[in-house]
Amino acid sequence: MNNAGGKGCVDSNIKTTSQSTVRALYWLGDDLRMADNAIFSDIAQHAQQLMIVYCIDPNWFRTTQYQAQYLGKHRLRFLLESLRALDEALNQYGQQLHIVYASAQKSLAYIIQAHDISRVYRSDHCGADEQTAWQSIQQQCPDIQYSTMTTQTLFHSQQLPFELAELAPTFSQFRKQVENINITAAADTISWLPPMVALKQQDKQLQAWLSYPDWVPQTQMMSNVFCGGEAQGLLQLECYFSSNLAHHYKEMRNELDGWECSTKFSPWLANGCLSARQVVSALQQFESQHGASQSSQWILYELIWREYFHWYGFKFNKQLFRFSGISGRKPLTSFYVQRIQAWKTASTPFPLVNALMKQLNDTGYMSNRGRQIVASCFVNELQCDWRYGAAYFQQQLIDYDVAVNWGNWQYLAGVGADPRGARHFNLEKQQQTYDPHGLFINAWLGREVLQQQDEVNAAYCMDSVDIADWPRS
Ligand SMILES: Cc1cc2nc3c(=O)[nH]c(=O)nc-3n(C[C@H](O)[C@H](O)[C@H](O)COP(=O)(O)OP(=O)(O)OC[C@H]3O[C@@H](n4cnc5c(N)ncnc54)[C@H](O)[C@@H]3O)c2cc1C
Repeated sequence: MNNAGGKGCVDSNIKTTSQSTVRALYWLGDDLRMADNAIFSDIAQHAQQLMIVYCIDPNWFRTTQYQAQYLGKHRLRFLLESLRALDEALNQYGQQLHIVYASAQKSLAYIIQAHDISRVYRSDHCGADEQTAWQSIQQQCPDIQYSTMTTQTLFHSQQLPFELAELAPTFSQFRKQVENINITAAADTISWLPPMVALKQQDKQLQAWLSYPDWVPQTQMMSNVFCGGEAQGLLQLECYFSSNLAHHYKEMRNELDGWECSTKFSPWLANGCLSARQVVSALQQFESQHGASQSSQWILYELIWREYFHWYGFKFNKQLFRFSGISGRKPLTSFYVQRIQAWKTASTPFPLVNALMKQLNDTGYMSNRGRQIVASCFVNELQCDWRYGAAYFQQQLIDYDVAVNWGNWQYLAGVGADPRGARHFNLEKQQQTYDPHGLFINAWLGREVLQQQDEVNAAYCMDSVDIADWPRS
């Protein structure tokens, strides 16, 4: 059993073993870093041999029930870069990262048995599929030890002043409950790791799983300002806090574009290349040197939102994906295949939404304001089932985080942690406020679109784009 719901943070299901040598297997997930990683620290203390594995599952590239892939090409590129960087870092410890191209459920039990592994480590994960896979491996290999630890959240579960079942129904209540909890300082990188477990080189099945398969899409030719890996994440952390930007965060964070408008930590946080505690430690250091401001404190406020959604994911688990969310109220939306396709391919009647979706499709990133606008349009103007939008974000976003993504979508669709119900953003007002001169639309869609929109606006008014004329299929 995963310890997500319990109070302990380590060794949720350790069974006694007669073996004196701990031969550990670390199954990596959203924890692709060396520093501030409780699992590596525990391994350094308790294991004598170690195998480190990441599983890339063929199912991630198949179309899901929500008409999207689990992992699109931008996410894959960032992930592969992060894995490569971690492997290079591990080489300095005489270790190696083995990428297994098979589902964890299918491959890990076999690997564990073939290599006589006595303890398996895994970071706590609030995702339902991840928890199912973890339980399945324990059922397949019941006689070894299992350790789960917290690597993603700011707080350990035992620091929370309530049982998980009592998690506050709104963010504001949660924030008040946790605002005085001391955030543990980020830990340094460990100085030693045990030697590698020797791979069964002759094992044909294992060799097949370790060979790069043809079903993984190519990402070599793709470039992006976001480059995966721990060193790149730490560089962004250092660059951001060596500037004065934190003192302007609050007034700039709603901009639609611009590297400096927000921290851009999310892809590294989501993949675990950076920990939330490392961000808070860097923020505290910045404030000790340059003073705290409402703006710098707002960064912490947003990280508490992230924290809330993570515990929300642990608590609600499968309900994250339910049409009626956690509220139990079914929204008045449906599955309109052509509207969903238009939204995904940036060809709705709304230029601002199209520009934002083009940005997402081209880069795998979109600002928070942008995400709110396109999600609101999806649910309100296009009247589509929010889960199809969330699943498309899941495919596209390089910072995809199961709890934060599905939690935010629920919030906007009015079925989540918001007593006020669905959020409807007035698209015309949003455009006037955040893109008054059409620079964002122009940058992503080109000048003609703006001219066409001017003509449409002159003839009617923007509100007259009538979605009722759209196909109901
Ligand atoms: C519909 C929707 C889906 C989203 N999906 C994701 C997702 O899959 N992964 C993800 O990391 N963020 C998601 N967000 C939240 C937010 O948009 C991104 O975290 C943010 O835009 C990332 O850019 P940044 O790092 O520059 O953020 P900053 O504004 O600099 O914020 C700092 C950090 O705070 C956290 N944060 C900021 N906004 C939120 C928020 N609304 N909810 C929770 N945490 C937040 C992030 O970890 C972020 O890196 C989503 C928001 C919406 C509205």
